[in-house]
Amino acid sequence: MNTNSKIYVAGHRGLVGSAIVNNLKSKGYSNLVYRSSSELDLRDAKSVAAFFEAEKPEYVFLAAAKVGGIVANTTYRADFIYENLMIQNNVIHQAYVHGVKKLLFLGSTCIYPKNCPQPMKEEYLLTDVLEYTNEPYAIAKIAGIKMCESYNLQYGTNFISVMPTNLYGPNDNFDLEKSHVLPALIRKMHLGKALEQNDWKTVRADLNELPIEGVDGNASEAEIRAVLGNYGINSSSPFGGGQEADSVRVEIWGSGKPMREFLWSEDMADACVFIMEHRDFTDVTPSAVEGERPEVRNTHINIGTGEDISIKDLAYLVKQTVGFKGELYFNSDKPDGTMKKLTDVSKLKELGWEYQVNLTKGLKQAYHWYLF
Ligand SMILES: NC(=O)C1=CN([C@@H]2O[C@H](COP(=O)(O)OP(=O)(O)OC[C@H]3O[C@@H](n4cnc5c(N)ncnc54)[C@H](OP(=O)(O)O)[C@@H]3O)[C@@H](O)[C@H]2O)C=CC1
Ligand SMILES: C[C@H]1O[C@H](OP(=O)(O)OP(=O)(O)OC[C@H]2O[C@@H](n3cnc4c(=O)[nH]c(N)nc43)[C@H](O)[C@@H]2O)[C@@H](O)[C@@H](O)C1=O
Repeated sequence: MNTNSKIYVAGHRGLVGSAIVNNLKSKGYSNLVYRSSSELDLRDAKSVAAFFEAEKPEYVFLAAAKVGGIVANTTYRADFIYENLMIQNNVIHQAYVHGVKKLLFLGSTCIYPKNCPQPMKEEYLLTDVLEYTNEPYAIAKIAGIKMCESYNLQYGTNFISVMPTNLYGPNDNFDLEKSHVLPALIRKMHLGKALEQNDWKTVRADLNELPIEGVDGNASEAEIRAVLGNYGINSSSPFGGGQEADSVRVEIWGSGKPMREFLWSEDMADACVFIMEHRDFTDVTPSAVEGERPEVRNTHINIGTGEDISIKDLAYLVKQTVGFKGELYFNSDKPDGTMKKLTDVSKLKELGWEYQVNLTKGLKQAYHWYLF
């Protein structure tokens, strides 16, 4: 890529896409093209073909996808498999048709088996069954990896797949049902702290920014307490409206025992641009040992920190960062999902890339972004 190359960032308003745009701009890339989903629905094959014909991008970052946390994945299973397959099929195929020089496809570490040996190396793909909560999404992502690999093998394209761990940062999704754990916990404890302090101005501002179940900041205190209670932010006012809550409890889904690895989205974006600049996928050569599973070579690269933390410890770290003083309780009726999915990042390190922002710092930055 040179600084004048025409680069299409699909999903530029999202958590990762927005960070990729900022990273590219900071490195002097100035010929960027993007469309929001309302301008270009990537599920629509004809529109995607017309877009590639008109714009003829040379490089593509495919960061557009249907994305969500554990409950969204398991509830909207059909949407997750359908939308992701459609988006990636259309973009990857048109990138081939229009001679895109390089494409970067974003998968996820949920492509690895539920009980994968740890840390998870790239070659563990397709060695066992998947975690049920996000199986449709994971299968769509595996199809994307195999599509890139197959186009590279058959048509000589240079399509790269990367498998990021759990991400967080600016422009994250803070919806209390559909989001991932880290933004969900930030928002729950932020609201819990405001209720604790009887700070209704903060509670109302938060709900005006992102209403919950149609309830915004204009609702009554009783209505707001009831809706927040449905989302695991439980408070009661002993003397009716206007009084400080006697105690506030915030619900953490599952047992707290699952381990997760978190990467700051701007580090993720930096890794994506670094890989685009330094790595080619034109040497995909599966081994041909008769009767054996072909060695998975160069189909994808893990992106992560190589360090994880339990959800329980994460919850207490968020509590400390936000300054919430109330109680946390663990609700085992909610799913745990995969118990551990730590990436092996040796390949990425060999390429010469390492993350910069650790979780403690990243959490402070994420909360700061959320506040302002
Ligand atoms: N967040 C995470 O923890 C992880 C994310 N990933 C992967 O990283 C990538 C980016 O995820 P993330 O940034 O978190 O997701 P976001 O939900 O923040 O952003 C997704 C973007 O995709 C766009 N999009 C969705 N559907 C369509 C559509 N039909 N047509 C056009 N655009 C569409 C949206 O555009 P618009 O805003 O215009 O509607 C949105 O900006 C995804 O592939 C995801 O699977 C992988 C591992 C972890
Ligand atoms: C990126 C990744 O993201 C998803 O997988 P996940 O890691 O399981 O997702 P998650 O962030 O939602 O949960 C992580 C853990 O945290 C626990 N947890 C506690 N309390 C809350 C909570 O309030 N919200 C959420 N969402 N989770 C909570 C939750 O029960 C689970 O044990 C898939 O999309 C998958 O396909 C994928 O790729």
